[in-house]
Amino acid sequence: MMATVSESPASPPSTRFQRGAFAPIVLDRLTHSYGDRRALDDLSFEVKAGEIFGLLGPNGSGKTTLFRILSTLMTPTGGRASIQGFDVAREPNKVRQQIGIVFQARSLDMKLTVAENLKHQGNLYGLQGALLRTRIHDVLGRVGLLDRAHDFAETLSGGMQRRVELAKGLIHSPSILLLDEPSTGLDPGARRDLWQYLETLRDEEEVAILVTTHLMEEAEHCDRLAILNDGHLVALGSPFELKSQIGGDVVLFETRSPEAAETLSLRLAQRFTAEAAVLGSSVRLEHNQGHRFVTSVVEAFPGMVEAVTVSKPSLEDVFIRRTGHRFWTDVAAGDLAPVQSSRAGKGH
Ligand SMILES: Nc1ncnc2c1ncn2[C@@H]1O[C@H](COP(=O)(O)OP(=O)(O)OP(=O)(O)O)[C@@H](O)[C@H]1O
Repeated sequence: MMATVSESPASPPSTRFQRGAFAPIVLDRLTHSYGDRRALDDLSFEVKAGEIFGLLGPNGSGKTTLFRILSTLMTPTGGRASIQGFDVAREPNKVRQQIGIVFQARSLDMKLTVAENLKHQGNLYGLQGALLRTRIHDVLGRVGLLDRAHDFAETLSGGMQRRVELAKGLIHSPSILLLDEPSTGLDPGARRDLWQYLETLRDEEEVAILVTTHLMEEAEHCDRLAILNDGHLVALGSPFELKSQIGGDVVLFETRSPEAAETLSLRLAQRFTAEAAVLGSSVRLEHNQGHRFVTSVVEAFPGMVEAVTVSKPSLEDVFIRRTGHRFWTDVAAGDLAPVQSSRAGKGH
């Protein structure tokens, strides 16, 4: 069962593509197919100025496809997307002036200095002379690397190189920054620093920042999220809003085997009217008093439960609720029992 997205649709398509007081990024029924394979299916949402917006999805959910369309590297096969009111397919040059892009793959020339890398990038955007020197100084200051300006890129740590990539994306003062999996290859400290820079950019310059990620902890930093699964938008909202829609506790019973999990799920339905999902050898359900419910279950079915986890809802729980399967799984959704949105353990 595919749940509908939680936010109401944005303003009507006919008015949205005019420039001016419109959201920096607008998707309007955006669709993309590679031959018969539909990678993006009818996506509509907006990214606002001064927000960090996350595109969260597992492998193959369509993040890169969407990133490439917004970066003007690819034309969508259906629907539209606009950046500051410019259509990404029809006005790619104008779109490129508006966006800074940080790709997942390294783009620095390791045999050039940090400043030289930025100078080349600035030249691509028509920046030269004193203005370019000022911009290089500003962006390096912003990412905390002014003292490394004349070092060769190859002598920087991985985290520092990533910051130079970010500085490259910012050199032409874009109002929109697109980052593809920005934390790839960063240790936790460098990851924290990167997010601090992004938050400063958002707060001080009102830059709209779109980040693709498959990391739940990264998604937690975003102001709002679009959760993608198999090219579909399955949830839209702030991490807090999305998790609040679950409410209560999430209970996970570990059993010995997938068969034992099926049996436990059936018994929970019979004895407690609890609607649970079987996820491999685990049984997952939502309950407003998780700890008390766990005690009742363990007493009712001795020996069936190997381990229990009771937790507050996470973004993974949001994903499971909306798709019927885990975020990381090799098992197709149809192979798993559906996750119902109704609360488990009614009347207990
Ligand atoms: N060039 C291509 N030709 C055919 N199919 C493609 C192509 N690129 C992507 N796809 C398919 O489109 C779907 C979405 O892929 P996409 O790369 O956008 O996902 P993703 O969310 O970025 O995944 P990942 O996290 O693994 O990078 C997948 O089913 C993928 O196999």
